[in-house]
Amino acid sequence: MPRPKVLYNVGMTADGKVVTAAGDSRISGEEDLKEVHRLRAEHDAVAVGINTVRKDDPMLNVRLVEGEDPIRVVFDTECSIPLDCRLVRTARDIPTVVLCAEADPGRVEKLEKRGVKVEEVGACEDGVDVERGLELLYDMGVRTLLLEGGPTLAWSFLKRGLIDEFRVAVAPVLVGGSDALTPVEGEGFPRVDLGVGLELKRVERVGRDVVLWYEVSGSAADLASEHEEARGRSS
Ligand SMILES: NC(=O)c1ccc[n+]([C@@H]2O[C@H](COP(=O)([O-])OP(=O)(O)OC[C@H]3O[C@@H](n4cnc5c(N)ncnc54)[C@H](O)[C@@H]3O)[C@@H](O)[C@H]2O)c1
Ligand SMILES: Nc1nc(=O)c(N)c(NC[C@H](O)[C@H](O)[C@H](O)COP(=O)(O)O)[nH]1
Repeated sequence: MPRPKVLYNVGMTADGKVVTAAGDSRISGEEDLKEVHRLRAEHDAVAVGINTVRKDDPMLNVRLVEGEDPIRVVFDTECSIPLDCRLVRTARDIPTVVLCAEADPGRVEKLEKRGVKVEEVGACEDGVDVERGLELLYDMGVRTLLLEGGPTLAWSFLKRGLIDEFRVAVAPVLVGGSDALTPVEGEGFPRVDLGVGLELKRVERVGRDVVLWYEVSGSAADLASEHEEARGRSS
């Protein structure tokens, strides 16, 4: 089934964290944030997991550069997105889609009254069925998706071979913290040779940050089935 092309983009400290243990995620410098807004404008949709909505209350719009807002998508297993978050409060002006595994009809009504489109796509072991969710976005006309995290949702995409490109802005700061999250969390692959291989496409200095732009090497679908086979062989 066709799905949108997915770019996973994050801001990371030089010691590999995307948020401090205390919850501060203001990592990218000003110039990189502008680039992130440019990327948003170039993509049909931008997606985050529900924890990112709860922690950051993001807008996910284009405001630091000229350009059109993408459709905003939230992966929200139980359709628990707060009614007073900024995404819901601005859903009448910027298309906003909540993908959930199942939803209480009363909750759906409350969200839809506020302009949010709620789609029940079913569940997978991690939450919302990501493959079905991506197919549905494709059917809605979304051909390119900017995945902005967080790292739990990113693992769900990565292990299924659903990330095509990875862009990381490395900020010149060390924060430590054994509980501070890294770009991809979840269970992780057991061996390095089972990890998703990347090919470095570009390195650029963006303001004070260094941006690394990778392509997933080989087709993501082939990689996913290779991983499945290898995991089967190793267990
Ligand atoms: N520095 C950065 O670039 C950056 C980017 C994004 C988020 N963050 C930070 O990351 C933190 C949030 O990340 P997180 O990993 O806790 O949460 P997340 O945003 O990845 O959301 C995870 C939640 O989404 C829901 N979900 C629905 N379907 C899912 C699926 N198929 N797979 C996985 N989860 C699914 C589940 O309830 C799950 O707990 C925040 O502190 C935020 O500030 C940093
Ligand atoms: N590239 C990047 N660098 C960062 O330093 C950072 N914190 C994020 N985080 C992505 C996540 O989706 C955030 O919630 C939004 O960056 C907030 O988005 P808004 O400014 O409200 O539009 N992304």
